[in-house]
Amino acid sequence: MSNLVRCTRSCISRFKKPHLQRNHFLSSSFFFTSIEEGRTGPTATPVRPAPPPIRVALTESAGRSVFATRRIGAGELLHTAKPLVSHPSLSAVQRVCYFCLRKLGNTSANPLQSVSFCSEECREQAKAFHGVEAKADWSAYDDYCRSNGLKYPLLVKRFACMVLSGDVSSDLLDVLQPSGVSSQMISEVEEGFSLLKSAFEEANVADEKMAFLTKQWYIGVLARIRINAFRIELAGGLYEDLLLAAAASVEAEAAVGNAVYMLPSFYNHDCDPNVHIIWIDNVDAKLAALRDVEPGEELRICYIDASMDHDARQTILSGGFGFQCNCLRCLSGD
Ligand SMILES: C[S@@+](CC[C@H](N)C(=O)[O-])C[C@H]1O[C@@H](n2cnc3c(N)ncnc32)[C@H](O)[C@@H]1O
Repeated sequence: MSNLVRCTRSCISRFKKPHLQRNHFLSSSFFFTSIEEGRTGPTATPVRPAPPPIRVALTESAGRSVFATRRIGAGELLHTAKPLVSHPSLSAVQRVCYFCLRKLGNTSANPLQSVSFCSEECREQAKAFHGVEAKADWSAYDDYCRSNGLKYPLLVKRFACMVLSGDVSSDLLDVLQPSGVSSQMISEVEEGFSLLKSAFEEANVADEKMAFLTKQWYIGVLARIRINAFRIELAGGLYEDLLLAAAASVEAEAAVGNAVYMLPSFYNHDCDPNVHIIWIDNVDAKLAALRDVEPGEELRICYIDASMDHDARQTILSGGFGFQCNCLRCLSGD
């Protein structure tokens, strides 16, 4: 299966290949963090979260999308989002927090351990899925990913461990749009599925706990990750500065991992987007307006390298995401 990842315009220039990167509508704090109002006045009134100025609704021809509920100014932070599932790149496992993907300082990285955490809080939050994962031998599965240049099976592995730990339901990602599933894709995932299942079997995970882990589940999860996963590149620095800066000038470092989010998955693509998604120092995503937006306007991010010409963009969008782009730029032939 091809290894697609959504990316935003701010990180495109660093890709050697035109990878695709991506990163909804449920206004629950489980899925995203609201913007918090600051304390006002000397009596320090309690911090109250302001609802994000967005809603998810159906478009005429591109499924669901995100819309502005009020006027939004250029540079305004719309909301932040915590991942549903994330995983560091295999090449970054030793240098980032195994939970939040924050870069580890010399004091946090422990060469004697296969994975490290940046804080006790992250260690605690990872405890359940990591407890399941640590019981199994992942060398064959990791080799399969490494030798085939695959990163999405790592997200499936973590998701399966989260389900087995009781942290989440096996249908957590079902609301997300899946990619089409070809017969070629089915044969390509065969090996990954059997390696994942054997790792759990050899760790003596009970059959009844693994009942959800069917090939159909594996393919369905991969098909959703394929369309909705984002490559995480940390920008570093102060996010207030970054939010004020134009997206194209944000200098990000190399990818530290991949993640799937709920609300960000509902943003449609535009080759001339009005919103961008950035990561400052960990996997928590920030979505900010690139220009002034009117109430009711659709909010879109860019999944690909928008500097490519029209034909190259169509090839990637149709091959990778299975759609013909209906954005104004593409419709004008630019
Ligand atoms: C990550 S999802 C975005 C949310 C999706 N519309 C939904 O209902 O869940 C990406 C999918 O949305 C649709 N889409 C996104 N941007 C589009 C565009 N510019 N033109 C046409 N379809 C688009 C395509 O079906 C694409 O595979």
